[in-house]
Amino acid sequence: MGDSERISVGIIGASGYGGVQLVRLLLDHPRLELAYLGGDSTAGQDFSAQYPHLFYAVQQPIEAIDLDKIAERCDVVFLSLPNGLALKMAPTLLERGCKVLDLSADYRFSDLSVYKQWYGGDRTDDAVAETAVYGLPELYRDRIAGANLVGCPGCYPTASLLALSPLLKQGLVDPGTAIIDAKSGTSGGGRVPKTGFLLAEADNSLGAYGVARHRHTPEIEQICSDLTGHDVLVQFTPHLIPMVRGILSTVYATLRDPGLVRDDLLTIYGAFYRSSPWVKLLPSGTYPQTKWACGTNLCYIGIEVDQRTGRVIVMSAIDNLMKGQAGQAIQCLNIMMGWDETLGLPKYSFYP
Ligand SMILES: NC(=O)C1=CN([C@@H]2O[C@H](COP(=O)(O)OP(=O)(O)OC[C@H]3O[C@@H](n4cnc5c(N)ncnc54)[C@H](OP(=O)(O)O)[C@@H]3O)[C@@H](O)[C@H]2O)C=CC1
Ligand SMILES: CC(=O)N[C@@H](CCC(=O)OP(=O)(O)O)C(=O)O
Repeated sequence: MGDSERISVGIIGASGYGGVQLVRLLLDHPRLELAYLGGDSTAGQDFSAQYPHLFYAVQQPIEAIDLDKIAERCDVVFLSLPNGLALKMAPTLLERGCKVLDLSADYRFSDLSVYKQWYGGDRTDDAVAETAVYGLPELYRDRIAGANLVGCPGCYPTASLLALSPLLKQGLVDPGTAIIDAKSGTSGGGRVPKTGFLLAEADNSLGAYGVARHRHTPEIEQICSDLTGHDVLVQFTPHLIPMVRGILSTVYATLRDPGLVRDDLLTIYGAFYRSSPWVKLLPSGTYPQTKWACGTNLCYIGIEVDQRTGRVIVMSAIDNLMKGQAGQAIQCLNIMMGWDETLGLPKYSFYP
């Protein structure tokens, strides 16, 4: 492929929040071309009927899903659908020669019995699922480079794992002491209307949900176990916060060496993320804010040590629709195609 040649990309689930972010990113990407938009209840409508502000940039209809037609038109397909649908589409698309990036949970689990336990349903695609790579580039860049199927991480796992991984990989904390307290904006719930996400319900309110049973817990544990080489359990509590975009994840864990200070950890994290352009380690004493990551593919990380309790506190902030979803999927595709992983992705927030 020539250096300026573009590859054809399809998005199934184009009308959703992930879908429109992917469209936005594709429009500005120098090597990608939008070849297909697919959907269910919006099939037959123009994309601009869903997102009128993009009328001047996208004059394409959302089409009913016909996998043969999609594979004929597209080299790469993003699946941005509710859980349980990608597993019915990815095998055919892969068989027809497409690369597939799934934004749902269907291809995130190396052990499908864990998927079935937390998400339900039956799986007949074990052989395909075995080829899937977990799409967190900061941990699995090499594997992503050789993958045809990527299971992109959930938004909470992305923020939490980027905060936690250096501690676990370097054996700096007892993994069983890890507690993750995370807060998400309402766009994390998707575009499908739900009462709890109405402005009148979510505004002026902050509360936990899914306590001790959120589906992102086993996903985080899977990667923590992979990093440490043994089974890890973590305590994860998500909260809904009255803003639209962003996740702040605060991770607490007990240091094995109570003599470690903040600057030691900053040095260790700096080395761990040396080759990771989308992770920005904040200077000593600075802690991340979600608005800094808004609209960008960045993850900001801040670190503190409480010498009194012997705990390290790591805070990470991402945009759930970008590094937590569509941006990360494009980052993975850049890596799969052998391009620079920053290609076409925004890095400056529009907030002051
Ligand atoms: N929102 C977030 O912050 C994050 C979400 N994710 C995951 O990404 C995926 C997409 O999420 P999100 O964009 O928020 O979801 P949305 O609810 O905003 O969009 C869902 C999309 O799926 C389509 N769809 C629903 N049912 C079908 C069907 N039977 N056949 C074809 N298309 C269908 C809808 O199409 P139509 O409108 O035409 O019916 C819509 O385009 C989910 O798996 C989610 O868990 C992952 C990380 C972060
Ligand atoms: C605020 C909110 O509701 N957030 C969603 C997380 C979105 C996400 O990443 O979900 P998947 O793992 O299914 O892709 C939730 O808690 O379920």
